[in-house]
Amino acid sequence: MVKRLLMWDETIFRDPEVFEMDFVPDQFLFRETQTADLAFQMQPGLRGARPMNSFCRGPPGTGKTTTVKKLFAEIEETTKRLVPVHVNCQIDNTRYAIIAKVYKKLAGHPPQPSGTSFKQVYEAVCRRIQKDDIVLIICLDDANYLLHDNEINNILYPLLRAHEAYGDARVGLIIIFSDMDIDIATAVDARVASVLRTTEVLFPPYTAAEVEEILRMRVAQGFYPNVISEDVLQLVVDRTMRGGDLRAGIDLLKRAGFLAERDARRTVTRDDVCKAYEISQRYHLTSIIRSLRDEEKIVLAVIAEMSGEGAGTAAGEVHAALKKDMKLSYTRYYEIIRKLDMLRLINLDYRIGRGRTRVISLRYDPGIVLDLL
Ligand SMILES: Nc1ncnc2c1ncn2[C@@H]1O[C@H](COP(=O)(O)OP(=O)(O)OP(=O)(O)O)[C@@H](O)[C@H]1O
Repeated sequence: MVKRLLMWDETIFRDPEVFEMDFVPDQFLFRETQTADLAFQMQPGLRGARPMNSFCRGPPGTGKTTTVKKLFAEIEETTKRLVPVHVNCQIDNTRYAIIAKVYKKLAGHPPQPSGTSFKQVYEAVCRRIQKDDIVLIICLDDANYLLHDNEINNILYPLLRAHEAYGDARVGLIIIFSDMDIDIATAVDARVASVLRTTEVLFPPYTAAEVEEILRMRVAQGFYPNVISEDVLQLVVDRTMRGGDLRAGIDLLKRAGFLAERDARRTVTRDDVCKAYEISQRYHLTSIIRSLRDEEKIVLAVIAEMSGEGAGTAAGEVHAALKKDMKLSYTRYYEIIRKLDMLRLINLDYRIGRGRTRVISLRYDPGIVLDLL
C-alpha cells in the first residue's frame, strides 16, 4: 500500500531555507541584462576608480535586491579594493542609520552609541576610505522609504560630494526604488540631481511563464518529488500573478506546505493553496495596516466602506465623505492616497468622462480590510 501519511519525524520539505525571504538562489533566471548593466556600472571600482551611479527601478519582487546581492557577493570574493555595502532603507531610513551601517561595515563594529553626530561618523568613513585606499559601492535598497523629511537629499548630498570634500574618497551608489511611478530625477532636489547622474536599470514585472519557471525551480529545490503536482503549481502561479509579486508565490508554497504537513499529508492540495492564500493575504495586510498612521487608517476605512463591486470610487467623493468627520486638506489627502497606492493597498486610475477623474479602488476585499482596521 502506498504510504500517504507522514510519520511524525518525516517532512515534505527537502530544503525549507529556499522559501525564506533572504534566500539567494543559485540559479537566477531572466535578469541577465540587468546584472550585466549593473556590473558595467560598477566596473571602474575594480580598477580603483569611482563606480558610476545606477538607479534601479521595478515593482516589488522583481529581483532587484537579489541582483545586487549576487553581484556584491562576487565582488567580495574577487577583491578587497572595492567594498560593497547593502543598506535596507526600509529598516535604516535616516541618514544617521545609513552612515552608521557603512561605518560598521568598514570598522567591524557600530559607531559609539551616544554622542556621535552624522558628521563625525561620515568623516570617520571618509578617512577610512582614504587610509585603506578602498572604493565604496553603496546600495540604498528600497530608497523610496527615504522620501520623508528630505532624508534622501540629506544622505545623497554628502555621499556624492565625498570625493570633493575628502581628497579622493571614492563612493559609487546604486539606488533602488520599488515604486514605478517615482523617478529619481524628480525625487531629489536640483543640487543633488546635478551631481547624481544615474543610469537607469529597469526591472519589469515577470510574465506568468517566467513566474512559473522560477517557482518550478524553487519547488524542485525545496520539496521532495511529487509533493506539488502540476495542477497545484499552476494554481500558485495564478495566485501569484493576481498580486504581481513573486515573493507572495514563494510564501504561498511554504505556507501550503506547512498546511499539508500539519495534516500529515505527503502532497499539497489545491485546498491547501487556497487556505494559505487567504492566510498570507491577511498576514500581509495586517503588517501594512499596523504601520499606518491614524489619519491614514481613517482614509483607508472610508475607501473600504465606499468600495462597491470593484468599480472604484472617485477620489473627490472619498474626500467629500472624509470632510464630514475630519479636517483634511486636499494636499494632505493626496499625500495619503499616494502612500496607500505605493503600499499597493489601492489602485489609482483615471476615468475619462467630462475631464479626467481619479478613481480609487481597493486591492483587497473591503470586508477583510475593515475587519483588520
Ligand atoms: N529571477 C529570479 N529567479 C529566482 N528567484 C527570484 C528571481 N527574482 C526574484 N526572485 C526571488 O523573489 C524574491 C524577491 O526578490 P527580490 O527581493 O530580489 O525582489 P525586489 O525586486 O528587490 O523586491 P522589493 O522591491 O520588494 O525589495 C526573493 O526571494 C528572490 O529570491
